[in-house]
Amino acid sequence: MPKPRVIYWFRTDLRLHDSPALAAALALSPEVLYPIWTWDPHYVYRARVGPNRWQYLLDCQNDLSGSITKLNPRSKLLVIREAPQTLFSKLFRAWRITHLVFEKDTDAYAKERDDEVVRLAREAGVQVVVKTGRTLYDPDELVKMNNGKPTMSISQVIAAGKKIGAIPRPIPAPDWLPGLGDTDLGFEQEKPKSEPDVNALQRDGHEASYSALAGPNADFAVPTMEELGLKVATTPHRGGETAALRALDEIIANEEYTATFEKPKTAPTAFEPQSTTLLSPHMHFGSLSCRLFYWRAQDVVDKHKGKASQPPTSLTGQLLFRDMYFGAQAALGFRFGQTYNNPQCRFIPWHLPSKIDTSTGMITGEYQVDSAEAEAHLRRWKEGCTGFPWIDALMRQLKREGWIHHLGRHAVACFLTRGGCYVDWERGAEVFEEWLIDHEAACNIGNWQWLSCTAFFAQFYRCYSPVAFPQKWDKEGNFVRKYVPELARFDKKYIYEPWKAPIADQKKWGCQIRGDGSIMTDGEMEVYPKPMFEFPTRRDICIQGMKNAYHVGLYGNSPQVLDGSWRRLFDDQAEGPTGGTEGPAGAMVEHEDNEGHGKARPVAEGPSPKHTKKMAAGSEKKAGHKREASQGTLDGMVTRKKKKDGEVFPNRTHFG
Ligand SMILES: Cc1cc2nc3c(=O)[nH]c(=O)nc-3n(C[C@H](O)[C@H](O)[C@H](O)COP(=O)(O)OP(=O)(O)OC[C@H]3O[C@@H](n4cnc5c(N)ncnc54)[C@H](O)[C@@H]3O)c2cc1C
Repeated sequence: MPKPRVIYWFRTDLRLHDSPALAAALALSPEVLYPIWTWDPHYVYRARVGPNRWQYLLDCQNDLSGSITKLNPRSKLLVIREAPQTLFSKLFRAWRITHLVFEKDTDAYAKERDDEVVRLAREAGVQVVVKTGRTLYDPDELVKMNNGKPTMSISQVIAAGKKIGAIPRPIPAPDWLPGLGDTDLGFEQEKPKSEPDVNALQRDGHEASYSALAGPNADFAVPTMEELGLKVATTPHRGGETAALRALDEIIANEEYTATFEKPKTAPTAFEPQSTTLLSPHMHFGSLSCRLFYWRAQDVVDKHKGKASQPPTSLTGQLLFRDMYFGAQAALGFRFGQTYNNPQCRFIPWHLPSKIDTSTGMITGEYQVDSAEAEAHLRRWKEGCTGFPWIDALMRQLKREGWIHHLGRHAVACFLTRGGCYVDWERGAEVFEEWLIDHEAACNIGNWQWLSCTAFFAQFYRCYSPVAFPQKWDKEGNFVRKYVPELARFDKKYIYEPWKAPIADQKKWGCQIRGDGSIMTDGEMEVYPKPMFEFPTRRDICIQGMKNAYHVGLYGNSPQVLDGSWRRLFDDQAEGPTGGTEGPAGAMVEHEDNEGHGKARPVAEGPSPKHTKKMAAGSEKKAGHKREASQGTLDGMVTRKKKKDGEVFPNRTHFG
């Protein structure tokens, strides 16, 4: 009986330690093992990825390749530059492959891709082995044990997890790997279409990702940033399994920190070192196993003499949150990443809503500019020039370094959505997708929904003040001084509200507070913008808008959202792009508790006559004005666009 010839397909698991899939590949006792990475054009052109995350990926790949070679000098990571969907059939034939092994990926795009690859393998008579290893629990199992429903709370995860059984202990890295077989390819490369290319802005050089199947030197090497035409990475955080294991060792060595970690007590203003583990990018790329992290932390807790912290605030609790979002995504697929047609996501008439391709029910990646002011707010938020130093410091840290503390993410997400700008959470999630080095579709989307109070969390009246909140952690304003250096010399009294500083002091401290962020210097003097709005006023407007939206009680899959008739249910006095009452009539819904404590009544239960009357009266009063304002709005929100070649371009995915 000839021995198996195996392709091990690295994707979400750039490590050798605790890899159930790699262990399964080795259990086949293969004659040859090809460790490969397919350079998938989906991530090159369709998912938003900034230079920092690219750099992190290349770090992980280089480290992994080196580790493979250490175990077998006749092996390394083979990077092959073609879409997996077109590559595999040719590869199976060229290398006479009998088995394909990979770690399970439940991301929406990955599921579709893997279904296609499995189909190709079957056609070629290749056996496929898939193992879970990316999360503590298999997300599909979690959903199954949660009665087939998305996991929307940590208690659901804990209850479903109990039914699945104990989280497996990590397994050691192999001490040997089989060598490569013949690596001749002997087939043509199918070059992918680069358009639409959402990452054009990330490059300042010539992009040569698909110059040749095995790269420019025909050696399957990991590409360089230059070769990919990418701008230089600015993050100080570097990737790779070696660095991940070292970082975990350092954390675990601090028994007190590990055993008593309580997330809400960690300072979002801490830097060098940060107050949490900063292991998230390693978790994203799979350069660190989540089970290794979980069990090493749990073992410390178990033997800790004093009072140890517990989930959900403990370190292991953080990992359960991660699983929660994976469980939600696994159940909902692409719908999880958007409001439209998402049964779990509340509909709020945010500014700058996504355009929808109604033929697929998916967001297109473009959005409707319903308000020039909101568009300016989004731009200033993204560029870190809102005039609120705390928000700007965080956004500049995010852009430059690709990572910010969880509560910092809370602050900027709340500010952009329900606690300041009333801009669609999908806009914020896109910026995070582009800039985070730990961007994980499930976690990013889920947390944006949490912070915008559209799912997972509903206490919309609890907003983060850009002044009082950071003061609690950092009275001196050291975090702001680092990331907004033009304010470095300001007295701590004004560090979070520099617009209140007397002009003479502003001059003395070398920075004038004026303008909208478009001017950065004036002669010798630096210029920092005035706040783009009065925060308390905006907060009150937002809370009123949220109250109204909760009262109306629509979800992403409500008929009125799907057909655009939701506009008739909203009053222009509340915040939001009501955009008029045009559109077909739809049923109205009532809400049990307009303070956000209770649950909205499902659309299917129908309207309360009293409420319907009240809402209808409100709509009628404003109808003339809305109708005028609405022309084009309806088209903007719901556009009909033909699917190109049957291809669907989801605009948010997980990278690698
Ligand atoms: C708006 C917003 C967007 C976010 N986007 C992402 C994202 O794209 N990718 C991502 O990994 N996390 C995301 N998070 C969650 C969280 O902020 C980060 O996981 C965390 O800050 C990473 O830092 P750390 O490794 O030091 O975390 P630690 O506090 O040390 O936690 C340990 C690990 O637990 C996991 N974890 C912790 N908190 C969460 C959480 N709330 N949700 C999911 N997993 C968690 C991470 O894997 C993390 O590495 C987001 C949070 C918000 C509010």
